[in-house]
Amino acid sequence: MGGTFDPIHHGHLVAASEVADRFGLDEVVFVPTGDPWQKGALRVSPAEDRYLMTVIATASNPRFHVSRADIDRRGPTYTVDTLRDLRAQYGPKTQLFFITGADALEKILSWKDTATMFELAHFIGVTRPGFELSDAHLPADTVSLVQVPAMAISSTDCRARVGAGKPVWYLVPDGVVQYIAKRGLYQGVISASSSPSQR
Ligand SMILES: Nc1ncnc2c1ncn2[C@@H]1O[C@H](COP(=O)(O)OP(=O)(O)OP(=O)(O)O)[C@@H](O)[C@H]1O
Ligand SMILES: O=C(O)c1ccc[n+]([C@@H]2O[C@H](COP(=O)([O-])O)[C@@H](O)[C@H]2O)c1
Repeated sequence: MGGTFDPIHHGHLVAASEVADRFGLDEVVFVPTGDPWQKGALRVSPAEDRYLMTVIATASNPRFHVSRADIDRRGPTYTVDTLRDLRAQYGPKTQLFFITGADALEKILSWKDTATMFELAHFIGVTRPGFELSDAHLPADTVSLVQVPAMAISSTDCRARVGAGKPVWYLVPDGVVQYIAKRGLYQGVISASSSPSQR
């Protein structure tokens, strides 16, 4: 499962756990992005912070692992490169799946070299509150659609909550709450949800 994970939250973790169960996966590899080029001008936290939060969030699950592949590769992060790296690491006999939420799946044809990407892994699109899960725009047999428990959580909202001094307990794992505080992440984040009228 790839993601910016700024920060990782329980929506990511529930989706990964559910897909691992449904597909009988041996491992789920969380791959924090290096340079998430489609996030545009959005300010993204340092890769090491996002990597460490992902390690903290997944540490208690023996099937969950974290890869540095994307943060150690220079330049914009393309999933086709992520999958090539994982294929090289795990060998030709390992079947690769790539988990994406409904919002990411909607835009997947804008990603780099999708034809090769779809050859390297089978994609699993998961439901996400507020988005429609569909594979109508995708080539046949490239993606499976899976319903996961609805978690109306986004990293954007978590950052805004921290910026507004609101709690993120139970939206992100406890260790991630503490890491955010220790590193002072998201302190300057201002959004509509931090305006006094919405507190
Ligand atoms: N609550 C959720 N339920 C299901 N899938 C999710 C959820 N949140 C994120 N995802 C999926 O996890 C992957 C990584 O997401 P990402 O790290 O960008 O989190 P995000 O919450 O969408 O972040 P942001 O709000 O900063 O855009 C994407 O495929 C995304 O669709
Ligand atoms: O390959 C691409 O061109 C591409 C474009 C946008 C996003 N992705 C990947 O999609 C995953 C989710 O990305 P994001 O930006 O929603 O956190 C993450 O692994 C990204 O590297 C990949």
